[in-house]
Amino acid sequence: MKKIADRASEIFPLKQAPLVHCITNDVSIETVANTLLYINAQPIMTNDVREFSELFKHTSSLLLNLGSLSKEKESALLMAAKKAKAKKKPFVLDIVGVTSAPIAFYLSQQLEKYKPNILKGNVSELRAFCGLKVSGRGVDSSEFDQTEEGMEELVKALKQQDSSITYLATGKKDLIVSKDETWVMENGVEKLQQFTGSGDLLGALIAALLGEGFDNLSAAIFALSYLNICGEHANKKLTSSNGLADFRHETLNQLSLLSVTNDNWFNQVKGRKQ
Ligand SMILES: Nc1ncnc2c1ncn2[C@@H]1O[C@H](COP(=O)(O)OP(=O)(O)OP(=O)(O)O)[C@@H](O)[C@H]1O
Ligand SMILES: Cc1ncsc1CCO
Ligand SMILES: [Mg+2]
Repeated sequence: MKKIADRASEIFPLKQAPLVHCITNDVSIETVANTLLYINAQPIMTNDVREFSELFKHTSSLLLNLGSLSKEKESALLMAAKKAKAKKKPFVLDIVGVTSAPIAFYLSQQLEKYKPNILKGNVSELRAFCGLKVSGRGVDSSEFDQTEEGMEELVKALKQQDSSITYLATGKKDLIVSKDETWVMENGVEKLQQFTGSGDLLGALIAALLGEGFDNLSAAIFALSYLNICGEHANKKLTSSNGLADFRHETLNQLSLLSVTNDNWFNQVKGRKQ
């Protein structure tokens, strides 16, 4: 852990300014693009398949997010995943909405075959993906899916998925399941669930770290912990006159501040390898 903590102080802002191609949802697209700029990555938000051949020559990594789907976006997602596999470009798949959108669910199963480095979603979305019973609806997770037994059941199910993929399920506690290691992470504050796109921007942070050259597990742990500790610091700054929009604003501010003001931020990580 000491070695990892030493490396962590030098991660953000990113040194190589990776160019991250994002096909993401219409709700949080601007937040996702700004998140990448705040950590010194570069966003490019392009759904137009006619641009992909040229674009793939220049990008470092790819983010595929299934939110606010359309027929056109479905084709773009499939084409991008196919190209990423062929060109060995690292990519993150965020399975937004699979809990109650059958088309997104089917698409997530198809896209998994192209072997994303990381397949992520909230706990309810990952439960749905694994065929477990879910209480979550829409794009949000449910606390009823996050009981101790529920989380154990999810770890077991994720271990039976594709062992070449690292799976991340977010919520009050976050699960990271890779071929050899399972981590349970516990940073963050409840308010993170109360602004839309906190999970979407996490996908972008992970894609940026993959583009910077981090391995799957490190990218997931560093990105998740950084965002959640940014949320904790933002929460501490709030007074009774601040609303949730202030919390969102301050969390986004912390993305460019935390690493500068707290070069030992990684010491605040709460999590354990199972
Ligand atoms: N109750 C909670 N306590 C602490 N941290 C939380 C809580 N809920 C979510 N988080 C953190 O917030 C971030 C986003 O997770 P969440 O599960 O809300 O994503 P999501 O549902 O995919 O979000 P969105 O769809 O709005 O983008 C993660 O880093 C997660 O660890
Ligand atoms: C609210 C919402 N609907 C489709 S995508 C999205 C953003 C959360 O991922
Ligand atoms: Mg999400």
